[in-house]
Amino acid sequence: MPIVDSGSVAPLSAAEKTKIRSAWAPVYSNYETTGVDILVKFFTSTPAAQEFFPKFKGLTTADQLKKSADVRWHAERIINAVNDAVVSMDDTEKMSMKLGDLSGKHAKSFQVDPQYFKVLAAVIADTVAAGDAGFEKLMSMICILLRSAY
Ligand code: HEM
Repeated sequence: MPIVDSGSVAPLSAAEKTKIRSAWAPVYSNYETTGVDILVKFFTSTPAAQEFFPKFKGLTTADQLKKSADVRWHAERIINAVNDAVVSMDDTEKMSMKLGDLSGKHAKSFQVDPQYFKVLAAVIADTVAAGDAGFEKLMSMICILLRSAY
């Protein structure tokens, strides 16, 4: 199922949530490595997205990206934002509030082109639970909410 960033998606079933939690747990417990791997994959496959990060200017190879403390710190923040969503799967109002705030920052402060949310979300889904429809649904929810302030 492709990840969408508009419209709405069906609520997650109890079985989907259980599967998401078990796929996410080992990734989150190893978030420093996984987070950097995700960002490196994202930037090397979509260099145009890296242009939105002044801090990452000049980091042109996977090796340079991997070694950057700024990339590590950013990876940690992204992984924690996804973790917040996983933790609040039973409280969608809380999920909407947190991601709504984050959307505002991306739209107004960082001025990021929102077409890339789906692209990063697909890299995350592929890394965490490739082919799992429930995880893709959660990433669609995140993308829809990240676009809400645009
Ligand atoms: C799953 C999608 C994404 C999540 C969960 C996410 C999460 C975050 C978080 C938690 C922050 C820190 C916010 C703060 O400072 O309070 C952030 C900052 C930022 N994000 Fe995202 N983000 C996503 C996608 C993207 C994409 C696709 C781009 C660009 C193409 C992007 C560009 C930025 C930029 C430029 C910043 C500011 C970096 C800085 O501190 O200099 N984000 N993001």
